[in-house]
Amino acid sequence: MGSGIIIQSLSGFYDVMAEEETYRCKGRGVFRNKKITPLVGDMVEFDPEEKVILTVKERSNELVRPPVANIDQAIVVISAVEPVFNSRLLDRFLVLVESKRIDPVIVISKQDQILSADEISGYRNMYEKAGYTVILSEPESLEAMQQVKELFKDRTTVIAGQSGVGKSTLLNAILPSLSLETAEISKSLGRGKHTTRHVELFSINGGLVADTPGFSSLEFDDVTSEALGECFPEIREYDPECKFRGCLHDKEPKCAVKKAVEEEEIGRERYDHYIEFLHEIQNRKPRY
Ligand SMILES: Nc1nc2c(ncn2[C@@H]2O[C@H](COP(=O)(O)OP(=O)(O)OP(=O)(O)O)[C@@H](O)[C@H]2O)c(=O)[nH]1
Ligand SMILES: [Zn+2]
Repeated sequence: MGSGIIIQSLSGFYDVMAEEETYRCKGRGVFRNKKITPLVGDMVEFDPEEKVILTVKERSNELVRPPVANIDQAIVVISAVEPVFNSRLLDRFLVLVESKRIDPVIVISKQDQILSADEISGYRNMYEKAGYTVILSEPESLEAMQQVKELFKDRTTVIAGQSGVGKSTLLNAILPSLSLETAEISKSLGRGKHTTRHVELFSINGGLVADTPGFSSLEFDDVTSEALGECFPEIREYDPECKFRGCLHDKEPKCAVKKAVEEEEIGRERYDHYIEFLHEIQNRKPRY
């Protein structure tokens, strides 16, 4: 028996990457009855002779779009210019990533186009203070590429971020063999982007990276108001000092989080977004 990880799923077959080679396997017959659907990213045990997956190990998490499991890390790309830097959108991505218990890293792209370096460095400080790694990138910056490449080691990573921020450009720069279609290429071929593609994991610097961006839906459907604070590392840090257990850091008195905002230990913008998201979740229509 061998063990490996599913790196691609193709019409009923699964490519299982094991130590020395990759095997194209089928799922075991009983999977259908047991409603087990192996996903890309699944750790499996398989029979290398019969080329059959025998068991799927428990997942640490799973994404729906693209369908991929056991993600350790998300590189959230946000551009400094075009689309204009948007901290609310960045915070939205960070919450969604954290809610899946995935570690986020922030990459601010298009540094070559910025007019005011001060604004971006202010944001960089705010996010670093919150506990995040922030990398400033542009296609020519070998240092940034090297930093991003280091992140892939021993982990499974997805790239996330809105359209046009440079996700494909970044991955292509690091892994030229990937040759993902960037906006320029799709324009020259006269077709739009976002053709539906399956997801595949590629080996890079001792880790794996998904070739399809994660977090295409930006809704907080699976995040509860109680869990939201957990998705902000700096709120997570101060929460135990709040007077009331289950403090939502909104209207409650003796709230350590609000105090930390007053004392500028927590970024005001981050807190404002937390409150906006909290109200959005609280006002969410119940789904039946
Ligand atoms: N000046 C500059 N342009 C960049 C940078 N990164 C990407 N671009 C350009 O921005 C455009 C969008 O880049 P893509 O890599 O296709 O963006 P994407 O995030 O993959 O977009 P989607 O596939 O739509 O999600 C392209 O024209 C890139 O050449 C950068 O750091 N600096
Ligand atoms: Zn509080």
